[in-house]
Amino acid sequence: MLELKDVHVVHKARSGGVFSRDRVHALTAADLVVAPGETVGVVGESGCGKSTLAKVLVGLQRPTSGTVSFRGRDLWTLKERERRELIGSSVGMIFQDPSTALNRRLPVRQVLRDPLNVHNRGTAAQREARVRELLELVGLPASAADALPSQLSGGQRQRVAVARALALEPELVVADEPTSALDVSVRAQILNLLLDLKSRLGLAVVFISHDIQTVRRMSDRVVTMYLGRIVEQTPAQSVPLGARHPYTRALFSATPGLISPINPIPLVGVVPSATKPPSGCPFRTRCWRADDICAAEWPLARAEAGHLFHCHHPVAAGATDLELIQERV
Ligand SMILES: Nc1ncnc2c1ncn2[C@@H]1O[C@H](COP(=O)(O)OP(=O)(O)OP(=O)(O)O)[C@@H](O)[C@H]1O
Repeated sequence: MLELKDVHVVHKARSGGVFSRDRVHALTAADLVVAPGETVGVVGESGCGKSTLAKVLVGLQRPTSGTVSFRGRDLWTLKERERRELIGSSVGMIFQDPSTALNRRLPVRQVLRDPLNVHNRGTAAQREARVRELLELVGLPASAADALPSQLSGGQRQRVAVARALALEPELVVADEPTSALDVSVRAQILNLLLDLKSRLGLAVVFISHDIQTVRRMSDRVVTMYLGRIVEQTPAQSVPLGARHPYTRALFSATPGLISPINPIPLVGVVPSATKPPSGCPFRTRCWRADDICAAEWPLARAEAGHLFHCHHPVAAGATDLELIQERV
């Protein structure tokens, strides 16, 4: 349904508000397929390129190179009107913070009507009916249509944002950290709402989060990113011990409660700058298994169906954290 092929996003670097000659490699050689009805979780440390990937998926960021296809149509070769129509009818986006994502001065009715107006869907009466339907879908009373976003709670605002993302009946919803700006008490409600909508509407979802436990619970497949690259795609049922890329294992081992409570796999050094990523494998400067070949190549390997990883020296499936820690000694 949605496919990225060898997508790169390179920005001009800025320092103190001034552009420099450096280039930031925000996304490098990204290949990703999202099938109808599938939930793909995306994890990785801050700055690894998760939001850039999200923006590419919803057509908000034009790749520097590579292709983004919806239902076999290459998005960035289309005329602007066709591209907007294809994106509008295919994909909805839920942002991290509903307080900033929703226009505070517009009542909820207008927020939800907006995409219908822009894409010229239905008559005025049909649009009003769709607003009522959307509010019901996300568990809000019909009276919420008259409220301003500022009069709603954080959880209610995020429900409005979910409703807006669904207004044009997309097949795919991209949710970028949809609960991280919310009180802990309402996070579970929004996650359950997304799960419920996914099964009721048959939606595909790309779910981006720092919270690996939640990603595992929500997803069919977990995509791990490091320094602008997708380093592994692991079936959710194989998380954590089935992951094969050393970085994925280190990331999972640092997640409280995911693996038995022993020390996480220690990593030396820091993430290199996105303006000067290493050659070959991006993780090689910190990887205890890396050798010379990792500086030259970044091979793709496949394990079982749907499990892909880029590594010359993958860890054995099922290796325990203790075994991996002992390898380092
Ligand atoms: N418009 C831009 N101009 C320059 N650099 C950018 C721009 N957008 C993103 N970057 C850089 O690209 C890299 C990836 O950023 P991105 O926001 O995608 O990461 P992220 O994983 O979503 O981070 P976080 O979890 O903190 O939101 C970072 O080094 C970031 O500083």
